[in-house]
Amino acid sequence: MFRSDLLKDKVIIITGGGSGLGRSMGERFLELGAKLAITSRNAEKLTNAANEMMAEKGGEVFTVSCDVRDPEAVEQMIDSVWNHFGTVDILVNNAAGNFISPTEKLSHRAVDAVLGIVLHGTFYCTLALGKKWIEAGRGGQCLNIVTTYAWTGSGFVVPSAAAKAGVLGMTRSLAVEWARYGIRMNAIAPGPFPTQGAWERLAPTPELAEQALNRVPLRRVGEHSELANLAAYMLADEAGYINGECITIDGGEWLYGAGQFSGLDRLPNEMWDMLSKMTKKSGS
Ligand SMILES: CCCCCCCCCCC/C=C/C(=O)SCCNC(=O)CCNC(=O)[C@H](O)C(C)(C)COP(=O)(O)OP(=O)(O)OC[C@H]1O[C@@H](n2cnc3c(N)ncnc32)[C@H](O)[C@@H]1OP(=O)(O)O
Ligand SMILES: NC(=O)C1=CN([C@@H]2O[C@H](COP(=O)(O)OP(=O)(O)OC[C@H]3O[C@@H](n4cnc5c(N)ncnc54)[C@H](OP(=O)(O)O)[C@@H]3O)[C@@H](O)[C@H]2O)C=CC1
Repeated sequence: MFRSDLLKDKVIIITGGGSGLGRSMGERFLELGAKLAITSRNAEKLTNAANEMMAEKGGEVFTVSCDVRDPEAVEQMIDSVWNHFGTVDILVNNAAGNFISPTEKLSHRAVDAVLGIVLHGTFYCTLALGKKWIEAGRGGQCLNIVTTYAWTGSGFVVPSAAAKAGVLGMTRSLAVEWARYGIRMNAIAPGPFPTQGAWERLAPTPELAEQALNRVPLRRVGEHSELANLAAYMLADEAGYINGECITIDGGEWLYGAGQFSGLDRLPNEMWDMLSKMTKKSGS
């Protein structure tokens, strides 16, 4: 789909890059020539992932463990990647925390856990690297992984909805403010892409997973390669005029939720024959 040198020698940090969608994006970026730094809380998971990724795809994967909720740890993580590679070109803010719960059942620590990872963590990483880019007089790029309920909101994942909305606001704001430094800021809003992290916490029963699938007009979940290819395109120099944009990749899911008559896609054809007679009659 792309030239094999699309991301050649780009140094890319992926938060939460040792599992799920972060890892899938990282593997694709390696195929396209990038050098990777992956970061998350679990050092052993990162080392295992990096070894497997290098064995399978070649290239270099550097690991740094860091809890993105800790601003000092974030600064150290950014410094250590910068010192290792001599620079950093791209930050993919992918790390997240989320779970379903009636909001009134949440403790303040539960709220803080999600806001801390998603909103503060994304902000700390962006700020730490943005300062270095500006000081070094060079540009850079951030790609923030949000979700479609960043603009619609959603019950039962309210801390995540609030945090992702904040990240989208930050993306659009900094796209304007930091453009003068040559820094591009964009976002991707995925629909359902099966990962252990998301499914364990958001679709813990087969019934809930099926419910989610039934809301997707394309009647399938996303494939990791589809998201990874979109991310690779957005990060390529060839996409250099895209700034402040959020691209949705959800099989039409959020629009299905918005359309008042979307649920009629469940009606069998015989029912349509009957309804059509009724509506024609009442309309004449
Ligand atoms: C209907 C089907 C849907 C299908 C799926 C479609 C996808 C739709 C799009 C969704 C968009 C967004 C998706 C994602 O973000 S997926 C990413 C999911 N991955 C993760 O969350 C990974 C990281 N998560 C974690 O580490 C933890 O879950 C946590 C966020 C809680 C942070 O862990 P930490 O160890 O720091 O925190 P604690 O375990 O100490 O907990 C802190 C407080 O939070 C309370 N808590 C934890 N889990 C729950 C829960 N499930 N319900 C209520 N409260 C919870 C915990 O009790 C602590 O509070 P207290 O100290 O007061 O007890
Ligand atoms: N899967 C899906 O259907 C969708 C996912 N998304 C978004 O895609 C992104 C990836 O999600 P997905 O791959 O499914 O989820 P995962 O749970 O697999 O990935 C989350 C990653 O974040 C890391 N992480 C969590 N907390 C912290 C922290 N405090 N500091 C550093 N790293 C942390 C985890 O590693 P560790 O535990 O080692 O810290 C893990 O690698 C997220 O932004 C999510 O919101 C959006 C819409 C749909």
